Amino acid sequence: MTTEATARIAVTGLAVMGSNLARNLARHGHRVAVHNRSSSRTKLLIEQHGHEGDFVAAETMEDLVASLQKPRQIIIMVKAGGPTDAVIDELTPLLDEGDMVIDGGNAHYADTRRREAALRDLGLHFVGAGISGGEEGALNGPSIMPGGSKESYVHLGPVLESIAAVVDGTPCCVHVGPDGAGHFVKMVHNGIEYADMQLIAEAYDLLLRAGGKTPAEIADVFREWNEGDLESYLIEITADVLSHVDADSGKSLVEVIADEAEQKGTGRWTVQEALELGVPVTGIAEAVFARSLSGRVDQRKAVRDAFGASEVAKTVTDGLVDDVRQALYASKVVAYAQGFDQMRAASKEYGWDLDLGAMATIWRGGCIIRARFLDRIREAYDGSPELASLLVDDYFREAVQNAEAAWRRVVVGAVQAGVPVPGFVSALAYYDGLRSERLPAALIQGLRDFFGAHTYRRTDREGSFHTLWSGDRSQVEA
Ligand SMILES: NC(=O)C1=CN([C@@H]2O[C@H](COP(=O)(O)OP(=O)(O)OC[C@H]3O[C@@H](n4cnc5c(N)ncnc54)[C@H](OP(=O)(O)O)[C@@H]3O)[C@@H](O)[C@H]2O)C=CC1
Ligand SMILES: O=C(CO)[C@H](O)[C@H](O)COP(=O)(O)O
Repeated sequence: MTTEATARIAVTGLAVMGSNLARNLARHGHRVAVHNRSSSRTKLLIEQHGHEGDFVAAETMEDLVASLQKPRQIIIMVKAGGPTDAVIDELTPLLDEGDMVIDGGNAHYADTRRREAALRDLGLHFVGAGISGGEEGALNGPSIMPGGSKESYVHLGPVLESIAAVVDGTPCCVHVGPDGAGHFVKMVHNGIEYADMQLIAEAYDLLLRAGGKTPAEIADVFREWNEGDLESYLIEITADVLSHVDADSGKSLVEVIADEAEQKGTGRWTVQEALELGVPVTGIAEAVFARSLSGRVDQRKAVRDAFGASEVAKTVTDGLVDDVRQALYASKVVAYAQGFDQMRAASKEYGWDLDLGAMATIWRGGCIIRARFLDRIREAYDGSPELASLLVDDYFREAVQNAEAAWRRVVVGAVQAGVPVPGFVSALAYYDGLRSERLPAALIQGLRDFFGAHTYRRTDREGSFHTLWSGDRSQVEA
């Protein structure tokens, strides 16, 4: 069978993300070729949604490639890791110089750098594109974070921008930077997503256990918060989840969901990479560890049995709800500040020249962390691309200063009441750490010098020094 090369773009991997992305492309007038390892998914897509646009169904990878106009553009939407390599290996021998392979999965950016280099050697473009928004976003407009060469974006940009979410007339898609930059930015997006959800969960827990409110009442609180500075997709869906009643038990669904948070890995990657870069992303780290702690069911039971379950003292005050709102906002600013710091550090390390204002711009719509205050973050970085920290931008400095007293009350109250709030506590400690005139790191340096002659620097003169701790304790220049 001869296949006509008429399709504009292809998608291989037609589970929830791939099939919805293909439908989005077709709905925007692109002739889209579709393929899946097991052809049942391809058939199902055409049966159920073939009428939505111009699809070309391909049974084999050879048919898929043959159906495409040149230079070919093929989006891979399969499980990250080995499956992506398997698809690339099957695909590349069929391609010609200048063709573009786009990986839209949640790949590790180091894998993307490796794949980009390998395909570049073959004369092909490899574009690691972070795509956020879940299945709904993939269908109706995701946030898209494509990396790879500038040249590939000339071809791909128009089609990707046509299917991305749009905020104030601007598509939530921009060329992020070379090789793995797109997947790195998507990884940090997910890290911030972890921190944001952890903070929301802590706010809920405080209002539930210390505030004595029901999930339905807390849903109303979140609905109200969504009218103000906290307005965001995650706050909006928190209200939806908290107000949902389980049909079987008649209870709030959140009361019958097992309290063990799972994770696929992007939050953990964010923390691992932050450790390599030396960037303190404490909020994201606490969020990852809080999920790990929740999953240690046997250990939780053993400690509960040994000590008795923690008895939470009710600390209902008139001001609790508003204090928690302010603590949530300030902690959230810290989480974003840390994520943006990490992107800046990676940009320097890998020479990506990331435009942080543009990253905030494309996260304003389509993605899971879309939020009103991303507009403020965009303004902050557009105005001062070299901002030392989001915290020092005028708007955020004032917001955090205004929230500080409430933030401290919430942390103190939670600690006294026995409600674990690692996200709130670590955000406040980060803020206090950055603001301290002197940190006890000086003592750490002294100890390192004592046991290992690791040397220290002084505040009053240049150079490195060592104290002869086991001798006469005089100081020598190192
Ligand atoms: N789900 C979400 O909300 C989001 C997902 N992502 C990312 O998008 C990608 C797709 O996600 P999702 O749609 O959830 O699908 P899954 O991650 O569940 O992957 C299923 C798809 O991968 C294919 N696949 C698995 N192994 C292989 C292989 N060895 N060779 C070829 N194809 C293979 C499957 O084909 P088959 O049908 O033949 O088994 C199927 O099409 C993932 O990388 C995910 O991390 C990104 C953002 C959000
Ligand atoms: O990429 C996403 C959204 O942007 C996914 O929803 C994310 O992978 C979910 O991660 P986890 O399962 O680890 O909570």
